[in-house]
Amino acid sequence: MERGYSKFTAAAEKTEEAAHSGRIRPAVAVVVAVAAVAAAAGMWEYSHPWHEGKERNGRRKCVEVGGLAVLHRVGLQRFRSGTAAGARVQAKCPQCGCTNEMTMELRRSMTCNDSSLENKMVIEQEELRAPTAAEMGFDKEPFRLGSLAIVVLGATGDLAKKETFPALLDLLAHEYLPPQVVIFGVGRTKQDTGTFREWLQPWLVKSFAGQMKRCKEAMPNFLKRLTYFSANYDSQEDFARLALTLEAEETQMFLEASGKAEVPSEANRVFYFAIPPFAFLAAASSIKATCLSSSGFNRLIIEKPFGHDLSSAKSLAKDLGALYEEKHLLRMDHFLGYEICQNILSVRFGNAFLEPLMNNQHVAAVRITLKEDFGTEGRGGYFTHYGIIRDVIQNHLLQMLTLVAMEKPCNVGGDVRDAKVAVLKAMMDIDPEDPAGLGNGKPGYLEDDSIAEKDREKAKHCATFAQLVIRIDNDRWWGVPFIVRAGKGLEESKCEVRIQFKERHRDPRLFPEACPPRNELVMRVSPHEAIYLKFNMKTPGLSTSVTTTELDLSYNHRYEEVYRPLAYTRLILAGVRGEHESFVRDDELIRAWELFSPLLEKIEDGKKEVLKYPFGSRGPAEADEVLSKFNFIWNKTYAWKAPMPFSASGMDPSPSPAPHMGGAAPRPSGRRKALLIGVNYFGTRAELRGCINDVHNLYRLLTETYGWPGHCIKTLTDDGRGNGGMPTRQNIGQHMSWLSDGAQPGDVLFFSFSGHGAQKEDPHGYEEDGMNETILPVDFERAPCLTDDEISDIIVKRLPEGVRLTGVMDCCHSGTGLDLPFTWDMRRGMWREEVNPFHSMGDVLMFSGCEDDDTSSDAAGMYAAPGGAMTTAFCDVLRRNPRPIYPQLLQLLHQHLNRGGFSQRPVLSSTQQWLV
Ligand SMILES: NC(=O)C1=CN([C@@H]2O[C@H](COP(=O)(O)OP(=O)(O)OC[C@H]3O[C@@H](n4cnc5c(N)ncnc54)[C@H](OP(=O)(O)O)[C@@H]3O)[C@@H](O)[C@H]2O)C=CC1
Ligand SMILES: O=C1O[C@H](COP(=O)(O)O)[C@@H](O)[C@H](O)[C@H]1O
Repeated sequence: MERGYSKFTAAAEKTEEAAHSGRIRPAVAVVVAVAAVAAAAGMWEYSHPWHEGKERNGRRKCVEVGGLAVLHRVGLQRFRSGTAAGARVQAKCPQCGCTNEMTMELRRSMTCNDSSLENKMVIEQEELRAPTAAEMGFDKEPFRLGSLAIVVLGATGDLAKKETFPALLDLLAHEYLPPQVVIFGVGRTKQDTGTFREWLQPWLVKSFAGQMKRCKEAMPNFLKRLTYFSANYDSQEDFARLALTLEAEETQMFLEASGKAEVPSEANRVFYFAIPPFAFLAAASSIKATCLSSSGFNRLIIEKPFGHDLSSAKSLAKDLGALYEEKHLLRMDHFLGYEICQNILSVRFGNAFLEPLMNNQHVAAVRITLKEDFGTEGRGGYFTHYGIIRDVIQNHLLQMLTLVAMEKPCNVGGDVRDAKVAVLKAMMDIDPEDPAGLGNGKPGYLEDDSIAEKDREKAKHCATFAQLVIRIDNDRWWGVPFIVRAGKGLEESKCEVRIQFKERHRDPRLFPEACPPRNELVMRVSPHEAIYLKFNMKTPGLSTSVTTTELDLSYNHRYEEVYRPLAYTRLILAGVRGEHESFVRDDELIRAWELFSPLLEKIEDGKKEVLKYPFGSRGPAEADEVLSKFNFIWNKTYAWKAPMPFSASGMDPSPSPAPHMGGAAPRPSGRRKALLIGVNYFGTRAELRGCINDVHNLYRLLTETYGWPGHCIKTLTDDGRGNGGMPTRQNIGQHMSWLSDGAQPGDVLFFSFSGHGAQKEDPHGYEEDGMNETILPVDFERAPCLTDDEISDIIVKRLPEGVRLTGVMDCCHSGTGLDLPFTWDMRRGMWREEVNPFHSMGDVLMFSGCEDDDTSSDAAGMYAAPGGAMTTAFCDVLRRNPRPIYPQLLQLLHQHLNRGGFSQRPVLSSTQQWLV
């Protein structure tokens, strides 16, 4: 049987008509993300694919003009670019000189004033517009006038490479840091600056920060001012040497940047502590003794954990307090830097309708959640001594709670932190007897190799999940439970604040069936930043019954074009500017420890049972069961779905220059995610038989042949049995986002779609054959199909350098189904670049079932169970030979399909020209 759809827009009747006229083509679309295979590397292991440092611009049609990405297309009248809707775009004709300026809309097209010259146009495309330092009003602040040094201690560590240095690059790229800034990485490791720069470079650009291009351009400037300095944190001699080097670099950079001959009158220094907490005091003492600037300001940004319990926190505060005044210390809680957390006070106090509802008259319960779908993963050693309460509840979630519950700052003296401390003081000690849940993921945490043998017993009392209740003893909140819940190894990742309002009394005339469900105001921190209100209304249409929906402010929809800095970028800038309100004050911290101490002691004495929960579940079932005791009603009939970003629902990005990449391969992170989609279109005229089997087949391949844990694989199948739900357009889009969300260098991803593939006209003319490739969701008769541009937007383009995604597309017209720029030419043994290539940073490879103008087959009868010819071949070949190199794999697929009598020719495409 064939799997295919020549025009997804065809209604069912047209489908039949088309089938009779022979226009329907078979298709099975399977996109599989498999780790790259270099000659000797394992199929799922990481290895760097490209020629080091070699740019592969090939025949790209892009040039750089005035620092802006300029797309020069010849032979086309219409243009679309990846610029977000709402952004300003300039189109300039190089021949007649006319310039058209317009605001990007979903469908953008421009023509030259002189129609005879319409084939020679240039689009200048801007990245997200970020305000300048002057527009933000901080261009004349002290840190921009004198010299500025930012010294990162623990420069070789995980936090520094993943967050601190990328944030500093982002700040420099936006010119928020002044041109005279110097950046020092300090660590005990002995190495020179060149080696350090080379190691750090692959970590620096975070493509999902939305400012990839700008950051890449700023990279040479960043690296130029980055120095590595080797020092022991407790050695005053080392820090005295550091002081001398700092002074020399600061002066030199200041003179160079200002073009003046005088040395700066003020030297400002920020020391960022990305070191383990036991090294804090030694480092702080060494800095104090030798390294402080005698002019300008000195600031220390310190990362959590701030102590281990009340007494250690007090003694750390006392010891640090003996060295530095509070105004020098900035305790960072990175959740305070999240856009939504920054917005809580504006939403609460800026909306006249909301503030009067924020009290025990109207609010039934508040729940604050941080769920993570990964485990302790190599941090088991640390976790045994900290546990989930110390790791995220006592700090991150409590900080969010204080913002939700505090009074307006002006009512308590003006400083936000005074208001936070006031509400913290009104919180009652957490009752260790409360029937809250504590849990320990299994298998998972207890099997973590990084737990020392001696700690194995202790680990049994260490919670990786906790749900507890905080009560506030003041007029506003008395009686309202604040349920705080966090866990690792759960069924999903998300962070949110959910304010549940009390229901109104039921009016039987208006609502004869039942009282409408409770309203909820949800502030979704991640993923898919949003603020939405669960809202009851009449079901649209003839029905008069009540349905629950939402008023949804999803940031990706509404503010896609707005530069929203990542949490670390925002907080480091705040720290450099000395904005203390975004940091945690010592009295907040001490009160936070006081609140949790009784509960922590009880857990550690083994007096509180730590329940087991399966990895990938919602946590211990008991935690859900007790919710109703806390007056929280879980409305299971309704779930909010994040809308797809515009860029994934109508925009079409421009071809882009090949990125310049190189450097060492990232260390494998051990993180894997797979998304397998199979649609049989049951009960429709387009019904197929083998797509769900394809999902099972690939699932077994991943878990059995390559040892992937089942919990990192999501399946969407239209028999309703997949763990991710039905493969509707909306759900497919959301799961694609899940796949690429938060991908970090060293991650390995796998994505598959098995169902109908089709083509539709490319309105922008980028495709060589004039057609976009599409895949059909199960609801294809109501919802649009997903185009290759959309899939590329959601998955491919969001991946940073060093993330491996391998795909197999086993469907009609699937050859360029992910729009990757390079295709392997088997005959010539070389890569061929697309005419209008769409380059991106991630390492994406895709095996397609056939060429764009060809079909793929549903191999019913050929194998024991129906399945896609391509998927079946793919799994068979890899089971026999799990470590082929890619072109070899392609060859084997050809042979396998040939032997099976299939004429389809599989295609290998890629974002990079892999070494073969
Ligand atoms: N990683 C993260 O995402 C987050 C981390 N944090 C906190 O930030 C701090 C740093 O975290 P992270 O980067 O993960 O930690 P790492 O374990 O990666 O350590 C950071 C650096 O500190 C140095 N170091 C390690 N052990 C010692 C030691 N025994 N004595 C002195 N120096 C040592 C090492 O550099 P060298 O050997 O070169 O000196 C290392 O590269 C910690 O306090 C952590 O709790 C907070 C939030 C998130
Ligand atoms: O501080 C920590 O936070 C992270 C969660 O923060 P996110 O910004 O990555 O969502 C948590 O995973 C980690 O265990 C904890 O130490």
